[in-house]
Amino acid sequence: MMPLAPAKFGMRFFGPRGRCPTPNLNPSLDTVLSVRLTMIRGLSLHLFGNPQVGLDTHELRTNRFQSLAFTVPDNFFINCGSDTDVTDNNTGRIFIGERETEMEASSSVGFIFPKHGSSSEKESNHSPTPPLYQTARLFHAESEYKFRIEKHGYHLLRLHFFAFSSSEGNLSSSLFNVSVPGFFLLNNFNPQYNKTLIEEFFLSINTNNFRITFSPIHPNPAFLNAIELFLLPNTFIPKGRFYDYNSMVFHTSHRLNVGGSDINMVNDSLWRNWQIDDHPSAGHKFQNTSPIHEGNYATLAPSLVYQSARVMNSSKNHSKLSNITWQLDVKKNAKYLVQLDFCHIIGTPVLKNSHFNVYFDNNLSHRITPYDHFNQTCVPFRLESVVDSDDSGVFKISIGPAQNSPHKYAYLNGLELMEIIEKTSPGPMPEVKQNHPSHSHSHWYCHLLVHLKLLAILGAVALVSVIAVVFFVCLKPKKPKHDQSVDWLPMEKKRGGGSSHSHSRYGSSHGSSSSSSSRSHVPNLNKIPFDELQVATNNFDQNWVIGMGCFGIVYKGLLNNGLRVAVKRTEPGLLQQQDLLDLEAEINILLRIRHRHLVSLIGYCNEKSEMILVYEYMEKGTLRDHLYSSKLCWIQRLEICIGAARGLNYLHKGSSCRGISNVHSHVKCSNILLDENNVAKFSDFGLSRKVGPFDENMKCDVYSFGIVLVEVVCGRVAMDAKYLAAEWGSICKKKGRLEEIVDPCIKCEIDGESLTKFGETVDKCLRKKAFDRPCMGDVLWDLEYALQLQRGAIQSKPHSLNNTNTIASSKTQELAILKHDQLNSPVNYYSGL
Ligand SMILES: Nc1ncnc2c1ncn2[C@@H]1O[C@H](COP(=O)(O)OP(=O)(O)OP(=O)(O)O)[C@@H](O)[C@H]1O
Repeated sequence: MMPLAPAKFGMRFFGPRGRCPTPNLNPSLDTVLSVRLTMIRGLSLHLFGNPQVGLDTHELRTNRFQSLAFTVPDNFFINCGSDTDVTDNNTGRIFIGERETEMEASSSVGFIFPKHGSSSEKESNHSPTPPLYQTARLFHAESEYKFRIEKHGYHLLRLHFFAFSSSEGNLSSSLFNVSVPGFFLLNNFNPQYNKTLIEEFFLSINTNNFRITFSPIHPNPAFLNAIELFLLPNTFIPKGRFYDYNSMVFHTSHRLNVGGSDINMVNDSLWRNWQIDDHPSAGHKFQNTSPIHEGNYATLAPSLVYQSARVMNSSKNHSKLSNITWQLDVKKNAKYLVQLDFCHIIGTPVLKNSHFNVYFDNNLSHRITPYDHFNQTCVPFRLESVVDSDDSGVFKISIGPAQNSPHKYAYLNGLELMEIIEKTSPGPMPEVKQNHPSHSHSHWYCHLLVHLKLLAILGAVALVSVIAVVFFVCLKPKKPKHDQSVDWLPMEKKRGGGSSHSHSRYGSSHGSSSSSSSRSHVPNLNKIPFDELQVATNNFDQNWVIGMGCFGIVYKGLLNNGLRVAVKRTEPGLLQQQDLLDLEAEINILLRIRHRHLVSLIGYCNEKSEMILVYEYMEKGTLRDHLYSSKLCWIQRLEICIGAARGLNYLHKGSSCRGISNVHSHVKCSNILLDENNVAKFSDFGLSRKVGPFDENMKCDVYSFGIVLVEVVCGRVAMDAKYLAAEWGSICKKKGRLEEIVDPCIKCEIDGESLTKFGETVDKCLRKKAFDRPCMGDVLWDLEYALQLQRGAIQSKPHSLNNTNTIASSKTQELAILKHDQLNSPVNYYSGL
């Protein structure tokens, strides 16, 4: 191992104030390792040997990123199978030996190692092995390391394996599983002889007692040489951007310093290794040592990653420009998180309209417009995406020039690929051997038993499934058919009802019962074949048309999995090839956005030079239609406004979502759609309307939303928004005259205070200067308050307000929402960029 150069890259850890764990001498309790706690807490002193470091702050800083500060209460570095501490000369970290000391478990912060495991030492030979890998803990039966976790949150777990030859045999013949609660981290793991394997996992720990379980499958014991477990800074994984991070673990597969050299753990604040990007198909290395403005990206990758890039070779002849492709070995048919790091260091200014493309497995996936992230050089930004590997075992990532970009270029600085391990349903670990090898079971006999058990379980599952299917078929309402007699069509004839359909091959459940809900399941990127859409819309039948917008004609449709959809079709030939490509990139992002108050894009089809978008079907049409024709009570109107405000607020707030416009720019009553429970969802967001600075556009949305609010309270749709706003303004000057323009249908039920609050909200939204307008979060808050006032008034004056229907309808909605939330929690996913 290389010696550490602490002055250059070391990290300083300041222990918590006044915390010095004292050994507890209660012998009746579990024996745990108290000495190590003192050492773990005092890690800073060993790490940096820096005597002026005091124990009076609770921060971790790096020399490079002075602004970075985060607490690290959980910090375990364990030298397994030995009672001796080992100092890693590279990083200065001390891996604590497994010595037993008595300590009160309830007050301890530490770990317990498996008592029935044994330790093993490498037989001496001539090859130099780092001290950390000269000992291992062996597990002859299922065994656990237990950790007492002080602070819940995102942790990094590294398991070190080095299969050596010991007096107990050669560890490379071990075969075992490793799991943590809810996740199988390693299955049928078989470390190679004399090779260091470091398996790295990013996981959320929300329990005070965290366990890592080792389960030998084979007569040979499972083993482990060292453990690292520590809390990550808050900035590390922006929560909720893609998925619910609590329900998955990320297992590092590749980490490349693209266009640069190897970066070892010494130069990384989280002790990660970054490898060079071997053998990309084209491009050249580019280095720039200018300082990087890292901000929140400081811990995501070291500056060295941003200071080098692989850049597309330039050529005056555009037809000679070629993409750069990296081919990475992956597991077949698995899910991966791709993290691409970009930093504009290439010597040209960041130009507004210049962009380039990113392709996954040769499919255009994202358009990268550096200017949209930062309009200056040397500022990093990151693209995250979830992909499915196919059965080739190779995943291709390419970058290349975009046809309609004025400047042809493409670059990449860093690349990380992590396998996504999803939460398992509770059940036994696969093929786990529970007994000591000396017991009489032979290897094949164990396998036979396991297989018999599996067969029994599968048989039972199959039987239950058959019963469930028979039951479902018998009870299910009449199934819609693919003809004009489909029972939910045409919409004018039949609203409501209909069957629910779930978990289609297009991802999550989008049937009528789920259309009021956000999805907990993240859909795949969905291309739907043209033929299927032809069938779904009865060959684009004119009788199935439900509307027409800028994008084209909108049809009702029924996919062959029973899912009801709205199908938007452009005029064939309207879009150029490049428009289609650009649109596709954006669509791939929109496909991942799921929010309870945004209409989900389910899939698309771009065959035959046209683009067809497929959305979840909104049973009750647009808010605009309802303002004209139906009698929504005041509470329903408020709830619709609140739902729409939530959707818009989510778009605005999702500023972490790079790659799509998070301004709606098309806020109007006809873009607020209602599902069968009158839950409002914004539609028509995201598709390439990025003009002008973000904040200004956002405040335009707020203004337009103010107009929607006026329409809602007046019960009419503005032909001319300016005129309506002026009318509102003049009414509001005459205080107390607001009732004059309230929809006569709701006049008798509306509470004065609720109306006043609503009026104030409208006033704020319609302020002339964008700067003076509130953000959508504030608008939402005000509307919720108006709703509370109305509900409060109904409760206190039940007879003076005509509210019978109001309460009933509102309760029904609340119940529906509650039911949905229980089924689909957590509700908000932002799976864009
Ligand atoms: N997901 C959907 N479910 C049910 N009906 C829909 C859906 N999407 C659109 N519609 C219907 O199709 C009509 C046209 O929708 P579209 O979004 O294409 O245009 P628009 O928003 O009304 O107009 P513009 O494109 O000018 O903004 C809507 O007014 C609505 O009646």
